[in-house]
Amino acid sequence: MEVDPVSLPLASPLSTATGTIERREGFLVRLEDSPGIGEAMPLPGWTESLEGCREVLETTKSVVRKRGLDAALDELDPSETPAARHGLDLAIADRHAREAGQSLAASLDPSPSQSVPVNATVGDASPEETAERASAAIDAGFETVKLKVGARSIGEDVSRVRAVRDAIGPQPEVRVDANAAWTVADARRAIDGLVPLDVSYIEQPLAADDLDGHAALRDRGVEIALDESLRDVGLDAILDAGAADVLVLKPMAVGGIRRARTLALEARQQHLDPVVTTTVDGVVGRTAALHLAASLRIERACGLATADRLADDFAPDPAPVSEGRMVVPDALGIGVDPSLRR
Ligand SMILES: O=C(O)CCC(=O)c1ccccc1C(=O)O
Ligand SMILES: [Mg+2]
Repeated sequence: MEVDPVSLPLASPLSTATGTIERREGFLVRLEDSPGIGEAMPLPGWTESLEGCREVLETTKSVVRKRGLDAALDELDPSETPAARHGLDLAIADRHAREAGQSLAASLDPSPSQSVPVNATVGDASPEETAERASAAIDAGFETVKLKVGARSIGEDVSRVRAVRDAIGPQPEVRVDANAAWTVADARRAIDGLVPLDVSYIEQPLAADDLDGHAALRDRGVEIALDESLRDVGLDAILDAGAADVLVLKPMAVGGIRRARTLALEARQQHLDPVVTTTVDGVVGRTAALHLAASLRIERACGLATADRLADDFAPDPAPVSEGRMVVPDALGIGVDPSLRR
C-alpha cells in the first residue's frame, strides 16, 4: 500500500451556511501487484483532520505489511477516521472489481444502472446571482438544482429561491440545503415560504442532533433530508425518530462506499430514500460515488456533479455530466488508471 499526498484547489469555492470550501487536500491510496486505487480526502467538520488522516494512513501501512489488507481495514474506525477508511476501502473494492473483470458498480450489484441523474450545486449568493447560476445549470441540461441556504435571513433565502423559480420555470426540481443553520421556528417560516415555490426537499434544516425537531417538520409539503445527522447520531437514531424522508450519503464521511451501500440498503428497508453526494472529492472518490449510486439504482438526482468546482484533478474525468446525468464508466473498477500519480 502506497500513500501519496494530494492537493486540489477549487476553481469555484462552495459557500454554505457553515463556511466556504476553497481547497481539498488528502491522499491517494494505491495497491500494487494487483492494482487498486482509493482516495482519502478529509473535510474538516465532516471527517478527521488532514493530519489525523495522514497519521492513521501511516499506521495502516505497517498494519497492511504485518497483517494484510482486510485486517488493516477492520482497524479503521468509520466514525473516527472515515476519510482514511474510505481511501483503503475503495482501493480494495477497486482491486476486487478489476480482478473480477468488472466495473465497480457491477461488482457491487449484478444490475447497476448505466447512468445516474445529478443535481447542480449552487452555493450561497445574492438572489440575482443565484438565479443566474441556476438558469445556467438548467441551460446546461440539469433537471435538478440544489441551493445552499441558511447563510442569510429566512426572508432573503426565500427571495433567492423565488428568483430561481421565476428564472427556471415550474418544471425543474429545486431543493435546498441549510447545513443545520436553522431553529425550528426558522424552519417553519422557511417551509411556509418554500412550499408555494415547489421545493422538493430541505436538507438538514436543523442541528444534527435535533431528530424530534426534524420529525416534526415532516409532512408539511416539503420532504426532509438528513446529512449531518447521519454523521453525528447515526442511521438507527434517524430511523427510530422517524426524522427524515431522504438520507444523504457521503461515502467520504461514512467511511467508504461499501459502508455507504450497507447504510443505503438498511435505510431503504425502512422507507428512507438514499441519495449519494460527494464532499467535493477528486476524480477517484467522485467516480466511485457514481458507481455506488448506480449500484443502488438511485432515481433521485445525486450530488455528484462537483467536478466543475475543481481547478485541477488527478486524471481526465471519465464521467462528465451530460444532460443532467453522469454515465457510469464501462471499464474495469472505478474506471480511473490505478497507477496514476501526482
Ligand atoms: O450535494 C451536492 O450537491 C454536493 C455536495 C454538497 O453539497 C456538499 C459538499 C461538501 C460538503 C458538504 C456538502 C453538503 O451536502 O452539505
Ligand atoms: Mg448537505
